[in-house]
Amino acid sequence: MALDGVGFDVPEGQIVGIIGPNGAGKTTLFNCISRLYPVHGGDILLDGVSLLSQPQHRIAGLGIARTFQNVALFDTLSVAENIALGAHRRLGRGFLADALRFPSAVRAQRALAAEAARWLDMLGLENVAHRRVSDLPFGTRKRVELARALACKPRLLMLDEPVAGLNHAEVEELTALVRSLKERLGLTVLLVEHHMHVVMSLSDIVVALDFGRRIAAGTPEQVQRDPEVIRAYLGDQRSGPPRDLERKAAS
Ligand SMILES: Nc1ncnc2c1ncn2[C@@H]1O[C@H](COP(=O)(O)OP(=O)(O)OP(=O)(O)O)[C@@H](O)[C@H]1O
Repeated sequence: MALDGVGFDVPEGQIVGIIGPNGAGKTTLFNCISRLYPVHGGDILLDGVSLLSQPQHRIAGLGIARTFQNVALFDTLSVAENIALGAHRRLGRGFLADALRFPSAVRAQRALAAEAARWLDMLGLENVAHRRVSDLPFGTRKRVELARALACKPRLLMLDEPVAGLNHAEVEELTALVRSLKERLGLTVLLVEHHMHVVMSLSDIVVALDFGRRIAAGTPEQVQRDPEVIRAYLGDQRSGPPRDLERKAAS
């Protein structure tokens, strides 16, 4: 069983960080919320509405946007086009209206371009707006993916290892960006991240998983001190304990 009775709330306007050693079930949890994996029991509610009662293709329409660990963009499209696609769900018109260039479709196109420009500016991507995504370095593509998710104006933003594969300076930059976006936009975020400093500094609440079970939940300070959490990381020979936790265990 990949997830066994895992329960927690994500309060509006807060960041909830999910931690756990390799194989704990973090990605499975994301895939269940996105409805990529079937769920065999329990429920997942967004403002009291069961996501499990919705078809998979309606999940984005309900206001859930996500980024992926390895970045999932349309590589042959430009940065601006990728971001506009994120806003299309909210502002786009039907295929026929677009194809026949109805006035409503022309207005929608302008609104999409304006929306893309807004996110390009907010994420510092103006200089690469017209570059093909495949030509850009990994760190920039991560920011494009974040911009596309934000352009959906999500009620819940799910970030899957947003700093994985980034260098030290890029990690600092993206962490500061997520913090400032949360403050400016009042984002509600579910964050999976192995980088302990990033999770602990960004999250209002941290939930720790191990072998598919929730072993702790609370403020970052509470979870870092939790003996079960320290044990789970020290017992994990694959990823090794995060340095913060290792120090605490040693003392
Ligand atoms: N498609 C699958 N089929 C069978 N088992 C799977 C599948 N996906 C994940 N698992 C198993 O489910 C468990 C949870 O895996 P998951 O990838 O969710 O962990 P994780 O916490 O995200 O790990 P990591 O930090 O390494 O990404 C693991 O035992 C994994 O081997």
